[in-house]
Amino acid sequence: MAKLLKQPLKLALIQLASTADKAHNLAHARTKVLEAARAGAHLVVLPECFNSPYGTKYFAQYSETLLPSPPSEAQSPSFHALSAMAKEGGVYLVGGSIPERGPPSDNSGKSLYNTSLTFSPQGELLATHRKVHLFDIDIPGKIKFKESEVLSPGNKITVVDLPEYGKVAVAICYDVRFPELATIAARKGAFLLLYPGAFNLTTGALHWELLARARATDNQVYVGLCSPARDMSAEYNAWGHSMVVDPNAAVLEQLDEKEGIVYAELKGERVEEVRSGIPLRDQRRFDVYPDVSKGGKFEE
Ligand SMILES: NC(=O)CC(=O)C(=O)O
Repeated sequence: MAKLLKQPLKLALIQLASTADKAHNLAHARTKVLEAARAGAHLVVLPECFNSPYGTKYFAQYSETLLPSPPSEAQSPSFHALSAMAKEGGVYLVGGSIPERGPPSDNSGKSLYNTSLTFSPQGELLATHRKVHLFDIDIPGKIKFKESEVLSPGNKITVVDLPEYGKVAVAICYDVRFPELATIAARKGAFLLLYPGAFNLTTGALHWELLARARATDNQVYVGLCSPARDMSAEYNAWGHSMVVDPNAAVLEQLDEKEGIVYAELKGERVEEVRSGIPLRDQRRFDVYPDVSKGGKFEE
């Protein structure tokens, strides 16, 4: 059987300290991406909303137009900055996420998205993922957040082929709570699930590590969660704790809440070892439930 991960890959998750100043955030992201590249990373990841504050009232103000692709520098300074950093560092770059302005995906008329762009080491756009599951929660006395007040959801699962390594799935934050998305991506051949994400002090403490380890356990793949650093002067306080989990759900590296970079060496042999020890891949019962990765539907 061909290896899912063809050669070892050094992953870097940048837990960036962002401000309300987009130009500063882009310059700071460049510094950290180049630091990770110098440290030998092949694939570098930035956090959700890495160049803006995270909050529904900020999305419109910070939004950029990505279509038609490629956008002009005036339409999307972030697209050009990310492409340039990937090229300068010679790394694959999952550019966290940015607020995007585009045509509505549904009849809500809402024209903003929470969007992640992935670039090749040559600076070419490889993939675009619009957050599929919008973060709408209300935990009384703790946190209320409703992305759907202003955002439209994306409508696809994103699996990116990195030719020298293999396939990587990219989704955003709240998407991690939906196991179907992860399982479909893994069954389409992803060896790594990446989630730029900004959990908060309530849900981060409850579920951040649990979900990373759950998605790894379900699918026997590596999982990377990349958060912004925590800023207690901001309205939304990110959990931090960016982490990489191995295919057997062991936490390989985890940060605290401060700015930093998590590095991990991912190996194809580890995926194979875990999958042959507990061979879920050969034990699925598609006679009992459908293979959702092949569009199977449940019939009573
Ligand atoms: N910010 C998110 O999209 C998700 C989150 O914080 C959570 O699921 O908890």
